[in-house]
Amino acid sequence: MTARNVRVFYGEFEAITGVSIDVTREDVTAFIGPSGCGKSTFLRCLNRMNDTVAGARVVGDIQLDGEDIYSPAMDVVQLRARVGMVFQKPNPFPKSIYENVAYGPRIHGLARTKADMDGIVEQSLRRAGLWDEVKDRLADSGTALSGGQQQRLCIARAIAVNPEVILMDEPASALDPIATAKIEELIDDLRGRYAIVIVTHNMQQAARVSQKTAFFHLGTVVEYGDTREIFTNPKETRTKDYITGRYG
Ligand SMILES: Nc1ncnc2c1ncn2[C@@H]1O[C@H](COP(=O)(O)OP(=O)(O)OP(=O)(O)O)[C@@H](O)[C@H]1O
Repeated sequence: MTARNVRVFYGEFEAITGVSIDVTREDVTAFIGPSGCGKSTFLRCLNRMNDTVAGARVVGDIQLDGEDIYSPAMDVVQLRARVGMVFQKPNPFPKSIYENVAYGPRIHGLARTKADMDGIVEQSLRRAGLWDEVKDRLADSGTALSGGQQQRLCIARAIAVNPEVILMDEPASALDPIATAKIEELIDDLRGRYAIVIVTHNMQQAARVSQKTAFFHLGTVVEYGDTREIFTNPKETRTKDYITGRYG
């Protein structure tokens, strides 16, 4: 996925002032930066979630496999399956674990038979590292799971519709350290299969899970490159000040 010269306006206010970035399957990309710098706003451009935000306007070019995602020809429902999203607070549907995962494949017509659907549900839960914990209680409500399990269920739900990209907006910030570690391990397991972008306030987390990092500040990307370089040898003073805790 490539983004070029992306700008986002909320009314008159320009929240993103020209961001260009590539995200690939090979690397997990982390977006870091102080509160209000535009990480979530930019993330939401990548699957047109800003379309649902009143007053938001996106300018620039964002392509998925060479297709302009803002083209009138783009089917937004399809796009959001191809570019899935996981939010800060786990948000399973108030339905069974099975239904949470089966819902997307059903509306996208991905399963012809019950056996197909069972296969998709199992594979998605396995990839999300949740299968062993829930296989004997697929009919229980998704909302009855622990927070960490709910977040992995949301990841399984995103996986179930064969996404190319998964966007994660602070996916572990509402979780305890053990559940957080599981999500981080999972992100690493999923790398290579899906392009993953994670917004995080936790710099240790960015350093642990990502290979590429973009440091956002005041609506722009100050520095973007290999995570190791950004954390050990940042080129920009503003990046250095942020990662050494001088502000933010
Ligand atoms: N719906 C909105 N309407 C108007 N302004 C908004 C809206 N959403 C965000 N903004 C503004 O856009 C800027 C970027 O916000 P955004 O939430 O993208 O930052 P962020 O880096 O994700 O912050 P945080 O880390 O606190 O979540 C901020 O100045 C914010 O106040």
